[in-house]
Amino acid sequence: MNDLSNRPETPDLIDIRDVDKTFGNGTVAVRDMSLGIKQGEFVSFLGPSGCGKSTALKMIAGLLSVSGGKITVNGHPAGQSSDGNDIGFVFQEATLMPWANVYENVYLPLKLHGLSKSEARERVEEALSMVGLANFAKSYPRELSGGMRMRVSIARAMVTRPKLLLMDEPFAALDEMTRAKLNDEVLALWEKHGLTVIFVTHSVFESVYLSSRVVVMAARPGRVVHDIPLSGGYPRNAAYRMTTEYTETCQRVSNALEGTMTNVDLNH
Ligand SMILES: Nc1ncnc2c1ncn2[C@@H]1O[C@H](COP(=O)(O)OP(=O)(O)OP(=O)(O)O)[C@@H](O)[C@H]1O
Repeated sequence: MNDLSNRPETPDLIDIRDVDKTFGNGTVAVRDMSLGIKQGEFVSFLGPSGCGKSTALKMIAGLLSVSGGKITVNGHPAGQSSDGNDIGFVFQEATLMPWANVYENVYLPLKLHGLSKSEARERVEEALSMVGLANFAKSYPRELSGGMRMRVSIARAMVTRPKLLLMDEPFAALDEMTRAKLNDEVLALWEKHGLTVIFVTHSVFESVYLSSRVVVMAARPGRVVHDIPLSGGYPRNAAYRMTTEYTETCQRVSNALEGTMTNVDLNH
């Protein structure tokens, strides 16, 4: 697994400090969120619908502004990285261009950075190999299964060789077996490339299987209520799902999540 043993000494890669987000219609999506995330962590944001998970992720990516507080990524204000390639983002939907083949979809971020097709070829091929789609470069999205489309989406996020991968419920629409397989593939990418991953999910099982740390959020207003380190069990594989450690951890995280349902402030 990524080396987290030096966590206390190293500075945070992501520093979320006293962050609030209120939308124009008055909805308080996130209140007073403070969190430090170190290089190499695999952090899940887990919580009920509407607790601000996606909003928090988009603020880290700089896709949404904060209303108060501050987020820095690698020392730069969110969205103002010195190198725009530092972050890869994977959405719940694969959001591929239907008229373009797999190769062209994965090439897009590099094209937007001004790389010609020949300059980009090595990286596109590398990203396609990472997700096992080297032989599908010429296929169109309509010819692929949901799991394969999501792999293309992951390849497109990885093609810029980011250090930080942000994933917003990427596997929620997939069947259980495909989801489990993609969970393993994301863990393998994380370990092989020393990534830092923030993964938004509703699923206790998914968060416990993947993460070195689960941040449990509650709604109304959206906020962090538990921060649970889970560094055991790596490298995790199907056998880990059968261990007592895994089932006990799922129970513990599930209890924390359940607590968020009874702890709702109806004034927000
Ligand atoms: N653009 C927006 N304008 C107004 N309100 C918004 C906007 N985006 C999100 N919200 C509200 O902010 C709150 C948090 O939304 P967010 O999507 O971050 O939650 P979430 O935890 O990711 O939910 P889910 O798990 O259902 O995706 C919700 O009440 C949502 O309705």
